[in-house]
Amino acid sequence: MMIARLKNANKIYETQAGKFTALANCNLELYEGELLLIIGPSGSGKTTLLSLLGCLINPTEGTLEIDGKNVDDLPDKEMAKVRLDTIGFVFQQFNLLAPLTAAENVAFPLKMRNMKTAEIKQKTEEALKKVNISEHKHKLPKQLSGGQQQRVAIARALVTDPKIILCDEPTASLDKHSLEIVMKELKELAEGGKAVAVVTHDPRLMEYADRVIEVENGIVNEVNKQTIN
Ligand SMILES: Nc1ncnc2c1ncn2[C@@H]1O[C@H](COP(=O)(O)OP(=O)(O)OP(=O)(O)O)[C@@H](O)[C@H]1O
Repeated sequence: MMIARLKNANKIYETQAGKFTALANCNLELYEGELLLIIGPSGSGKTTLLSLLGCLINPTEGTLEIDGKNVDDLPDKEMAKVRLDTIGFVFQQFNLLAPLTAAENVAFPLKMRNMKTAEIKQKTEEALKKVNISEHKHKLPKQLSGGQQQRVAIARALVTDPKIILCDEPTASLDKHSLEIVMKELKELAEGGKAVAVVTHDPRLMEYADRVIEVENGIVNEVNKQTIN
């Protein structure tokens, strides 16, 4: 099922040098059950595209639909609610809170929602288990490898059961072995019904993708995977 759609979307940044079109006339659909890879050179507009899909910024023109609803014209507060309810984020640098254990990091988004302690515990355990990191749950981030930290970050992104998981260079800080584990986890989440979108420079991620799009100078094009592999 389609979960997000950008229609004729432009993103224009106002800079001191004038207007800059970071994304031009973008049409993109994101579906549940797929892992979408977003590739393209540095500065081409990939993060801008991910930020639009993540309801972090609004398109300057055009529309953004999330889960069947137009969200581009919502007030900030309501946009934030859509983001909290629908979207999980995973970043290159993991962004775990250093003084908290793995389990406490994963529980954090649920605590922010004032969920009951027993429910928090149960959902946290489930999320840790899903990415096979339960045995490390009492460790602090600095006691974990990069790959393990990224799996904790994925558990934190999925503990609220979002329909969309957006990842910005999730494997950039990882060695080959951890990259494979993290991409397998993300692929499994997609197979389980999540819509997973991953921005990357790394051609090794291509094999995990159901669909690949390329952003170049703010223009989005679908890529035929066969011609690249
Ligand atoms: N807030 C902003 N204000 C002005 N210009 C911006 C802003 N954010 C991004 N840009 C510009 O928009 C273009 C696209 O940026 P974006 O971060 O989307 O690219 P990217 O493909 O993710 O790059 P990278 O791979 O290097 O992270 C760049 O030229 C960037 O300088």
